[in-house]
Amino acid sequence: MGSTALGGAAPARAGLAPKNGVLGSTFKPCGVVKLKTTPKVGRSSVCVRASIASSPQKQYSPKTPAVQSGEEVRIAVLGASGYTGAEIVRLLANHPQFRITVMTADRKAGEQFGSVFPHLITQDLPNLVAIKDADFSDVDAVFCCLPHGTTQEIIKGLPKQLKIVDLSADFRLRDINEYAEWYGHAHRAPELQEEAVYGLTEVLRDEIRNARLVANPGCYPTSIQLPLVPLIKAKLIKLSNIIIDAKSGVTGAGRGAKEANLYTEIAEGIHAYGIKGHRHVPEVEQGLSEAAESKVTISFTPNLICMKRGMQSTMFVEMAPGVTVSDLYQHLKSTYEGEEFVKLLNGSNVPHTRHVVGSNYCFMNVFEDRIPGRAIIISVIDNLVKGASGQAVQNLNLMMGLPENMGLQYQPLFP
Ligand SMILES: NC(=O)C1=CN([C@@H]2O[C@H](COP(=O)(O)OP(=O)(O)OC[C@H]3O[C@@H](n4cnc5c(N)ncnc54)[C@H](OP(=O)(O)O)[C@@H]3O)[C@@H](O)[C@H]2O)C=CC1
Ligand SMILES: CC(=O)N[C@@H](CCC(=O)OP(=O)(O)O)C(=O)O
Repeated sequence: MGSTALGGAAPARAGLAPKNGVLGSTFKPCGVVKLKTTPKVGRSSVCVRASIASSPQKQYSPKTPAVQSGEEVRIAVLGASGYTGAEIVRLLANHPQFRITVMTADRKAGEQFGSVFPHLITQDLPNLVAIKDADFSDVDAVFCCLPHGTTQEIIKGLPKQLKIVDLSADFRLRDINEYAEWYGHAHRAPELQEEAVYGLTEVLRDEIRNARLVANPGCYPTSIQLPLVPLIKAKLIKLSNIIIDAKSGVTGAGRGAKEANLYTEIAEGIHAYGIKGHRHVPEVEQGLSEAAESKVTISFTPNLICMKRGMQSTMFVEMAPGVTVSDLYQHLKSTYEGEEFVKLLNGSNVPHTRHVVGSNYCFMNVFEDRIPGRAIIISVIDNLVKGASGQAVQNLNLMMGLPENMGLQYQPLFP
């Protein structure tokens, strides 16, 4: 009997993954059974699953390997019946060392995952359980894909040895007063807020490697900070008058039914929301201010656009005196040289959301504005991958001492 998230005794559970690393006869998969004989963390043996070809680009050598090559890491996905949870499951289908042993849901607890997400019915997975019934004794790491607010209460109750990547906004803002101001209530786990490391992988890789709890960035903040942080650090752009117009696909709002997200409300059009006060403003300003080592403020307007996945951020900036668009381009190019997931497009190629969908890539480019001294930067990501679950897998790979790109080498789905 294992411990539960909220401290009670865990009842016996159909679908619980076997303890010996091989599927046992009591396991009730929702689809095709795929035997895996990978050893668990802490045991030495060789992984029999196909390993992913190593990247021809940057090799990420971990400082303190937590997991040996081939060892199995047992994963819990909290909120597996939501969009980001399902995306974690899709990505982990090709991960040679992460195996899902626990999946939770709220309204959908008790259902088979393959019934909730038929596109993943071929995966051999445990059933969805309520968090209070989840058994964490057979888990090494958690992807927490729950709504903000709820998340901090749940993570507070999890066993302390678990490594956690939280996809919600609960641990992203370092200042708890700022959190209270933007999220409308006092933080309920301030000690964890202090412990959490912000998970913008390409920028904070070293900190993430040694973290136990990682606050995965929001989708808009990922698409904005990846280009702007290096430019601000290098003092190539002015800190004033940064204007950002961003657009998100509707999966950004989650799977829960909402009138505002009905097909009839969003089809054949686009509209702005969160004007002046979207809660990603403090998150972006926190990252940009750290890069600048002084307070940076932004004008930011998100828009909801009629597409399923994808996000574009268009950033209008003023260059520092004497700086050219070519300087911005060259700096971003050299910053991300060798990075597998962040790419500067060549020449005047315009980043399209449709060219990154399904992948962990961020594509970006820099353009001259008609007004001298100004530049326009465009970045695109898949909000569910680099903007959420892909970056989360990238971060957990680092935390477990594994190659950062493990399980993430999906090419975009086009057309
Ligand atoms: N969608 C995106 O593009 C991005 C989302 N995020 C963040 O990731 C998190 C998950 O987002 P997303 O997957 O889109 O959300 P969804 O609404 O699609 O899924 C939410 C999940 O949480 C479960 N849940 C809801 N309330 C509770 C509760 N009180 N207790 C336990 N479980 C609960 C739901 O279960 P059930 O369905 O069974 O009720 C579902 O599994 C959110 O914090 C979101 O802001 C971050 C970056 C991008
Ligand atoms: C289209 C849409 O509604 N998008 C969400 C952002 C998704 C996201 O990144 O949210 P978190 O910060 O909670 O993780 C929003 O604007 O609130």
